[in-house]
Amino acid sequence: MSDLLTLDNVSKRFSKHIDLAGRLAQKLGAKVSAETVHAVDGVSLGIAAGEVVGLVGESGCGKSTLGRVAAGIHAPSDGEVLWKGAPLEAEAKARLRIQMVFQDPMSSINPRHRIDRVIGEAPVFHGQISAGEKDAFVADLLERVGLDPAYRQRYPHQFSGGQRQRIAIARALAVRPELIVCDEAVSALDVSVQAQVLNLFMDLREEFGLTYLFISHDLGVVEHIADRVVIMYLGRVVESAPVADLYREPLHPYAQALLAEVPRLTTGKRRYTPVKGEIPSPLHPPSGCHFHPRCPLADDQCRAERPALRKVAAGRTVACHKVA
Ligand SMILES: Nc1ncnc2c1ncn2[C@@H]1O[C@H](COP(=O)(O)OP(=O)(O)OP(=O)(O)O)[C@@H](O)[C@H]1O
Repeated sequence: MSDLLTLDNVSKRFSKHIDLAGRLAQKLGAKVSAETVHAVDGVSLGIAAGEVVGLVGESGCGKSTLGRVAAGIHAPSDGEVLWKGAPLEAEAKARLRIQMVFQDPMSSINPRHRIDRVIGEAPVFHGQISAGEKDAFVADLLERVGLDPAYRQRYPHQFSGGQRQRIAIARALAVRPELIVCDEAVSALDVSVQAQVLNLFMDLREEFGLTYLFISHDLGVVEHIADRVVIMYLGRVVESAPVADLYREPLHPYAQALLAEVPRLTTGKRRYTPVKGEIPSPLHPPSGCHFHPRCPLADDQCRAERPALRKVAAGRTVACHKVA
């Protein structure tokens, strides 16, 4: 199966501007330089057409940044993003084929626009439908995401959180995407609403032949929706595996720790137990394997050498010196 989207050795760095204390120190003669945040560090990842890839890891590990690079919102600092084998940045049309759905729909929906404009504006702008077709088009999309088409003259604040997320999904669908990057798309919703929206994502996958990159800190949610799970730690992929294999037998020590206590969607338990110890700063990532300061198996090799992401079984890759 050839990839719809390929990330080839992609890195994304941000320069952290010198803060007030730093500027003061500079004035007093100290040497202070702008620091670099290594948000994504050499990630290679292919997403096949029709696949649902779950991207998980603790807060700050670079999931959102990777999602934005995949969607063409951030240009990578290094490496390449390919859409059907061609560079994404050169393909304006391809960028429309990748849409994002965020955690908080209100941050991406203009609160002063009625729903028919929120959903119908982009496809008219891009010439995908005529202005005359807009009304019927929006009504149809609202129905497909489980909302009453009669609501299309309402404003975003007149809807519940779950309904607003359905509106955000309809807006993403309006420009006929092939890949949707969902960034914590159900994290802010109550558990019962979360299950409904997850089911909607799965129904739409069938109906529109969609592919998803599904970013979540919640392994319970990912287990429910993904075919394959990619685990990130401090900007790097540490393990990638089919969902059933990973949950049955995680191989990377970080994956094992993360999965030790997974909150299950069905229990309604929202607690998430992070791995012991702090995630180190992406300003000063540890040498060798980024996980070594928290890893029970770490030795000198782990402190010195970055482990390559290796194939260990069909569909399974792990970046760990200790995994045979
Ligand atoms: N625009 C930016 N400018 C500077 N630093 C950034 C920017 N965006 C992200 N970062 C930094 O990059 C690192 C990775 O952030 P990112 O949001 O991708 O992680 P995440 O895993 O999605 O975490 P969360 O779930 O908390 O959003 C963090 O240290 C973050 O502070």
